[in-house]
Amino acid sequence: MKTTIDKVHEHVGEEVTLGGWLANKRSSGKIAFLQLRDGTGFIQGVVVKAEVNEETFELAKRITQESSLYVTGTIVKDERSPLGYEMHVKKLELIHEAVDYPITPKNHGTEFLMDHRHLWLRSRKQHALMKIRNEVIRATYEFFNEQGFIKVDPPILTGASAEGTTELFHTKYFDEDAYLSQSGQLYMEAAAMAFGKVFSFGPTFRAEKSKTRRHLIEFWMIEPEMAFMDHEDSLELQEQYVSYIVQSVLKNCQIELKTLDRDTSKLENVQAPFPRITYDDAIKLLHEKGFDDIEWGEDFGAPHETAIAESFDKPVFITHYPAKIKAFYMKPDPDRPEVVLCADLIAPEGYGEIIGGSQRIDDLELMEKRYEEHHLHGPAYEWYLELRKYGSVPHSGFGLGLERTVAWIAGIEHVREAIPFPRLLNRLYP
Ligand SMILES: NC(=O)C[C@H]([NH3+])C(=O)NS(=O)(=O)OC[C@H]1O[C@@H](n2cnc3c(N)ncnc32)[C@H](O)[C@@H]1O
Ligand SMILES: [Mg+2]
Repeated sequence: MKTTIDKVHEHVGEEVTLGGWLANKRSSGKIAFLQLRDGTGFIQGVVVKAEVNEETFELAKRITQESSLYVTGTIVKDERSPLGYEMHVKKLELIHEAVDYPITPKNHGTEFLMDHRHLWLRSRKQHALMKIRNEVIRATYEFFNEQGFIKVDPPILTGASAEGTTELFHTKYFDEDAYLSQSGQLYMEAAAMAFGKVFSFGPTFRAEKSKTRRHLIEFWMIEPEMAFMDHEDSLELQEQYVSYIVQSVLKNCQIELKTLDRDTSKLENVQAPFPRITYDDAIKLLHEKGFDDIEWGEDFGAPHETAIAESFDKPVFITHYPAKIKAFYMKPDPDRPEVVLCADLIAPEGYGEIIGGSQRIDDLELMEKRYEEHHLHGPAYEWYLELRKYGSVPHSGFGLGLERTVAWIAGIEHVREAIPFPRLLNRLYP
C-alpha cells in the first residue's frame, strides 16, 4: 500500500510503497544505503543484493542523485536514524533519471546555492527550516484564533506609508502613484475599530539598502491590532504569543531542530513574562558596557541590541524610545511626551529585533499635529485621520517579522534561509 515518510510509524513490519527522490546514497558490492526523501521527510532504504532481484540491485548501484522513483519495502524500527525507522527495500522503480544534479553533497558557496534556491530547497537542512517556518505559521493562527482575533487582510497596493517614505517600492496604479505595503498596520487599525481584535499575516516590502543577516526586501509580517488594549496589555499579549510559538516548535519539530543541530536549551526557558528595560536604562547599560558610540536620542544598531540582549536569558522588551526616532503614529507617554509608548522585542543570541509595536495616538488634534510635522498631506492619509473622528479608542498593535523569528528559533545565521525565495539587495532570482 502507498504511504509517505511522515506516516511510516503507522506501518512497522508492513510492506509499503513510497514515491520520492534519491537525496544521497552509498553502496558496496553487496549492499546499498539510499537516503530517500518524499517532501514529508527523509528515510534510509537498505538494499541487500541477496534479498532483491538483479534489476533492482543494479538500479540501486547506478541511480543518480535527485532521480525520482518508487520504492517498495518493509518498514522496520531503527534507533540510529533521526526518524527512528528505515525501510528494507524489496523493489525499486525509476520514474525519471536526474542527470548531473548541480547541488552535490560537497560544500557549495552561498551565491551558488542562492542561484539554485529552486533546487537547494530540497536539501535536508532547508527542508527542516521550512518545516519550522510552517510550524510558526500554524501556531500563529492557532494562538490568535484561540484568543478571539479575526484575520483581516490589508491591501498590498497602497497610497500611504506607515514606516516613513524612504523605503517604499513605487509603482503606477493606472494614472495614480501606489506603493507596495511596508506594513498593514494603518488598515489594521481601521479593522480593529470594526472587529476589536484583528491580525494580518502577509508579505511586506522595504526598499532598504541594507545588506545584513537580518534584512530582506520582501518579508512576512504578523500584525495584530487590538482596540481597548494599552501598551502594557500589548506587551503581555506579545510575550504570550512568542512563548506559544517557541514552545510549539519545541514540541512539534524535534527532528528538524536536531537536523539543524539547534541547542534547544536556549529556547526552553522562553516563557512569559519577558524582561522589560526602558530606552533610558538601555543607554545606561550600553555605556556601562563600554559603548561610547551612542547617546540618548539615537537609535540602536545591531551591536547595541546584541549587547543589551546579552544581559538577559530570554527575549527582552526595550520600551519608551524617544518620539523623534519613532513613527508618527506612536502615542507619547502622558507623563513624559518626549518618549512614546512603544517597545521593540529583542531576541537573544544576537538575532535582534523580532517585534516592533506601540500604542497608537487616538487623539484627533495630536494626530493632525503629527501630520503637519511629518508632512503627511493628501488623500492617501485622510481616511486614517477619520479613525480619530468617529469613536476613537485607546488601541495598540505590533508587527512580528516571521523570518527573523524563524532564524532565531532555528538558530541559523541569515534570514535568507528562513524564506523559500529570498529577495535581497541585488537578488531577484530565482
Ligand atoms: N503593526 C505594527 O505595529 C508594525 C509596524 N508598523 C512596523 O512595521 N514596525 S517595524 O518597522 O519595526 O517592523 C516590524 C518587524 O518586522 C521585521 N522587519 C522589519 N524590517 C525587516 C526587514 N527588512 N527584513 C526582515 N524583517 C524585517 C522586524 O522583525 C520588525 O520588528
Ligand atoms: Mg522596528
